Amino acid sequence: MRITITDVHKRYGDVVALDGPSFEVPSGSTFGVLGTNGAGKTTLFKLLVGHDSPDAGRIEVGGLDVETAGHRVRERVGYMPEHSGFPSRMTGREVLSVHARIRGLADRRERIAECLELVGLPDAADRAVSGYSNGMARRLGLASVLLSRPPVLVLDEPTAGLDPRGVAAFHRIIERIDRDTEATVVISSHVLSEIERLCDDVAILQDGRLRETGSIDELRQETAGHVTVVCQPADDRAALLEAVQGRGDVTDTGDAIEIACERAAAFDLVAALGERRDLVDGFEVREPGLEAAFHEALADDTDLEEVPA
Ligand SMILES: Nc1ncnc2c1ncn2[C@@H]1O[C@H](COP(=O)(O)OP(=O)(O)OP(=O)(O)O)[C@@H](O)[C@H]1O
Repeated sequence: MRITITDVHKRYGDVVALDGPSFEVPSGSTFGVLGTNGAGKTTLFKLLVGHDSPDAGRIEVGGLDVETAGHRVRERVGYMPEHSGFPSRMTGREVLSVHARIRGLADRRERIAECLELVGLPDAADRAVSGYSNGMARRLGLASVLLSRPPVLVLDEPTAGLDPRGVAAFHRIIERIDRDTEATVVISSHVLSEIERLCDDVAILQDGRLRETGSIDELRQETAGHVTVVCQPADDRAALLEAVQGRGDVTDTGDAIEIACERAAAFDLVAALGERRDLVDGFEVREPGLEAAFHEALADDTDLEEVPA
């Protein structure tokens, strides 16, 4: 089910949360909305599921306008907010049972068992939610969203705050949904590697504006001619900085010195560094990925300190 976002504006008092982004989420895709803190991701999702109204612009889900057909849109969209709580004394199964009843599902028991299985919680299903880890609670949240098999899933920073095992488990579930269903899945994150792993397409937001959109492959292609040479300086950092000056876009990250340059120039640079082993302890050549596209998209006016690693 395709989602179309057209010139959407939203302010909260003086704060401009969304400043006219327009893009399309292809039907059946896993789509990443990427942006630094405060970029407008959650605001966009709230408008998308009709929890709030835009000041201007239009959002359509499967051809239905969220403003005029909000009820029908909400039937189609499963929304997992960034923070969701459950009554802590209930068991996971009871929580899902309440959700299933609210949605008027007929084959409740069976569907609840399927969803518990899908999110890897069948063994914990009859334990009180108060004893769930953060990761388990998130997976229960996802199960509750999946119950009615919505054709669109909107997941707001689903892995924020999870430990690496929790993140990996969540990723496997999303990959399974992607493989086994036709659902359109929209995920927000500020973790580049997560979006790169899970998504086909992406929109990059900054300060409420769309900075870039397209398939991840297209974005990678845009930066394909470039690589980054990452050097670990030896004792004399200043001398290394001077030696690489003019050979590309030089950034001192505090840890390493990075030189972004054209692929051909990187060969010369690496050869030159080979001659100056007194200046470098080691180096690697990093191929462009979504990270390069992300930095390029935000390059104009972002405080790089704020760009997540
Ligand atoms: N209810 C609100 N009242 C006032 N300002 C708000 C409200 N909701 C969002 N904002 C502001 O709008 C901007 C966008 O916020 P939003 O939560 O959409 O960003 P985000 O990309 O989801 O950020 P994060 O990654 O930190 O969750 C921020 O400056 C935020 O402070």
